[in-house]
Amino acid sequence: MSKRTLDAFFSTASKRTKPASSQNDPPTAPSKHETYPFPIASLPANLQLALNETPAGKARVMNDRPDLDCLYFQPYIPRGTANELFRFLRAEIPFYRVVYFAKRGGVDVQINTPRYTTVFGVDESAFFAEAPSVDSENGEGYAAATPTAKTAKPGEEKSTNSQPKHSEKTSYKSQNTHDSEKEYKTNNLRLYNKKDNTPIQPGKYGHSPRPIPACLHTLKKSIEIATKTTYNFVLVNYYTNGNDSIAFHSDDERFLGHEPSIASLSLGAEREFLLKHKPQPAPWNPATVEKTKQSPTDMIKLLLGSGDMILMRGSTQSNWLHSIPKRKGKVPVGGRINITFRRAVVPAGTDNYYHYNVGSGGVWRWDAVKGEMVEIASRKDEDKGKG
Ligand SMILES: O=C(O)CCC(=O)C(=O)O
Ligand SMILES: [Fe+2]
Repeated sequence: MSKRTLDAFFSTASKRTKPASSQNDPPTAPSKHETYPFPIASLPANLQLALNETPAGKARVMNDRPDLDCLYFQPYIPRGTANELFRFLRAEIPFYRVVYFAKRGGVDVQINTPRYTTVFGVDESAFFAEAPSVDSENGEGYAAATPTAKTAKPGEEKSTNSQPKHSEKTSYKSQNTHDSEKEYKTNNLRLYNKKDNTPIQPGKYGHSPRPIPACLHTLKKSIEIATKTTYNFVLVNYYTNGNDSIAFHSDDERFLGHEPSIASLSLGAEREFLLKHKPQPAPWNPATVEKTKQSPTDMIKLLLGSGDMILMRGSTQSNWLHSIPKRKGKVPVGGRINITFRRAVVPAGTDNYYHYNVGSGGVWRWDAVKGEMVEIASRKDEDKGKG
């Protein structure tokens, strides 16, 4: 990448005005939910506090190549904090090694995803809210679910009246309306249709959507402020070593809507991130080539270190491909986590993300003693057509 590109533009991403947590907040409880294979710890107080210092550096605008529009935070999270966050998330989050079949030249081919993945969230057509509970005084209407209120048990069949209603007695909090981390709890969250607030029916989704656990929710909030964008999906990749990778692709599916903004955070080992323009017929616009002294086919190579973040936005996804290539060499490459924050607008997005990032195989978890991922359980039969 040229010096000109590197120095081209700077934007002053302002630091947050409202802290994500204060020093006096008690450590929050682990996030639990019927769709999680195990409770997921919340961020330790020191990491929550450190997130108040984000973004750690100014974002650089990368838009001097045709159709490219990215913000590059180098870093978004200070390196030391980012490494601690890497170790925390690797230890606390359930991962999957997804195998799926795809047509290649008309033939079904088995694809082994070359990295661990996991995903949380639901598309815009639905939302998570605390399960409503029956008002004990008159037996009708619904009260806001609180930790002490009587709430429907997870998985309990809905009664005839179990829809949240728009009345004074009805109050339920959408996952996105919590304004303090202390209030953010996944335990009693259930899924509703945005259109009419009715509970999601079994079969709407091929795989039960999972609420974003508190630790990733905190991170999401921080990144939403910095990027002035809201997200409803958090996808996590874990690259064990230089052998794990992601092939050239673009995140331009229709379920993300027009010109999606995707924030991509790197934690742990440094890896190369390659960007190349989608194939386009020559001759290229001579004016553009003259301006940039680069042909649109020239590759951009960024070294993403721990804490760095790229926001890909505007026309980027529809025109550029990106990848993390395998890294060979004598020096072993350590583990790396990548977290992307996205916004899916229709159920097809939810189905796609759970299919390719959770799938149906076993659950993997980091084993600190062995220093490797271990398969902790073949999946409990949690997902056959449940909402
Ligand atoms: O690991 C990365 O930096 C990129 C991940 C990515 O492109 C994706 O998950 O779509
Ligand atoms: Fe991607």
